[in-house]
Formats: sequence, structure tokens, C-alpha cells
Amino acid sequence: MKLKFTKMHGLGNDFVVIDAVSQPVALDTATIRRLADRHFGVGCDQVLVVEPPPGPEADFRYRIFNADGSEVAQCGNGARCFARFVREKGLIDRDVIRVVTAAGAMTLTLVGEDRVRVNMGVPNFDPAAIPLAVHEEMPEYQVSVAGHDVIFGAVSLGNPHAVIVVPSVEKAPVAAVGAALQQHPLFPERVNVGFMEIVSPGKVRLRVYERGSGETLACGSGACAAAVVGIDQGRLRSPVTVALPGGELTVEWQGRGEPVWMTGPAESVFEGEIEL
Ligand SMILES: N[C@@H](CCC[C@H](N)C(=O)O)C(=O)O
Repeated sequence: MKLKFTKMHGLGNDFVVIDAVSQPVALDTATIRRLADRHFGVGCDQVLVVEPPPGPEADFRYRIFNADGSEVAQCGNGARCFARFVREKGLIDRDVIRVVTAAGAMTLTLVGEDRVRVNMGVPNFDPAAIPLAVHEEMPEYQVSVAGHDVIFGAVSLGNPHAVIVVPSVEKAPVAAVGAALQQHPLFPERVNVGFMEIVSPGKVRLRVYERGSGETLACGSGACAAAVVGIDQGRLRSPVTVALPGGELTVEWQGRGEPVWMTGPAESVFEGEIEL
């Protein structure tokens, strides 16, 4: 079977995007891993599959798979690329797009030439929702991993995030602590680990060790998690500019019970076809 795909990225967080509206698509875990493999496949952090909507309340359904083949519920940079993709492919002619993911419904708005504003939903700090195996919700949690005493905030953006405030993102032990915390029994569904350096109340620098993909050049939901945890702890004020290795995102959040908004770019790189 030959499969058509588009290679896209949001700030260097890269995707193989597959149109399952116009072509028959059946992907198993091994195929996802092969597509994501940077040596034997196309190469990407996540594979995105665009499907017809489950009902009239949405324009599309979109599914997200990490490079290790695991299916997940949320991907901020992927959401922006998805919005660009459906417009560029002529699958929709509106600037406001309603999509269903495993995390629920989302609304995306194309802004100007290449930017997309995404309602990422209401952040959830409830440990059971993250999931985080503790008895009560706290602003910060403590754990020892990989020889480091770590203090982190935790939140769900539809996917699980831990956010660690560090003095310098360059010097942060991203791979060692990221991998160890991701596998820690505190996180039964693993976790995306963000390392946040606070530059000012309106600006942070962030590196994210992603669940299922390792460190990426940018993580949209990770950027939202970092801003939300920082605002909730009183360290940051909305809007927050999040500078990731691949570029900047703007995150807005008015506090508990409110949705978080993320704005940033999305870009197509090339079209391809792969024999499966
Ligand atoms: N890169 C993404 C997040 C992708 C999913 C994540 N690795 C998970 O397993 O939850 C983003 O931009 O949000």
C-alpha cells in the first residue's frame, strides 16, 4: 500500500501528517514507528492522522501518535499543523475549525499567513486526572530521581505534564531527569517533563522531554503547562512568551476554571509517498 503524507512542523516539533479523509488508512504500532524513524522511515516526533468527524459537532477528528507508537490525547504544535493542513489540502474553507481529539473538542483559528490560535481547554490540576499517584493536590511535589532532588508542579492539558523550575535551561539535566521522572511510578501513564527558566513574569525559556519522543525542539502543550503552572504559583502573569529551542509561543490564561490559549506558527515542509 502506498501512503501519501505531508511533513510539517511547529517550531521544529515535526510531524508526518496523514489525510485519512481522502485515502484509506490502516496504521498499526509498527507502521507508526517506521514512519517516525529518522533512519529507516520519514522521521518525526509525532504522526498525526486526520479523520472524518464522529458527528455534526466537529469538522474533523484528529489522532496523535508519539514516535514510539503510543497514541495520546493532546498535541499543541500538532493542533496548529492540523489546522494548516486541512486548509492547504482544501478539506475545509473556514478559518475556525472544530476538531475532536481523544482529549475532547478543540477550536482552532487560523490567524494571518501562518499562525494558528488554539483553545487548549481548561487545565486540570486534579492528581487523578493527570494521573499523578499522590493523595492530595499540592502546588508543588518533591521527588528524588537520577541523583537529583526535584520539585515540580503538575497539570493535565489533556495529557500529563510535570514542570520543573530551573536556574538555566542550558544547564538543566533534561535527558537524565526527564527520562527518570517520565518512568517514575508517580506517573502511571508516564509524563511530559518541562524544564522552565523564568526570565521575567511575562517570559520563560523552556525545554521539554516528551513522553514517547524524547526531547523535542518545542512542545505546545508543554508550553501551556509551564505557563499555567507558573501563573498558578504566582511566578508568572498572562500573557506569557514561551521561548523553546525551536522558537516562541504565546500562552494566555486567566486562572483556574478558564481555558488556556496558545498562539504560534505551523509550516508545511514537503509532500511524500511511502510504500508500506
Ligand atoms: N509535541 C506535543 C505533545 C505530543 C504528545 C506528548 N508527547 C504526550 O505523550 O503527551 C505538543 O506540541 O503538545
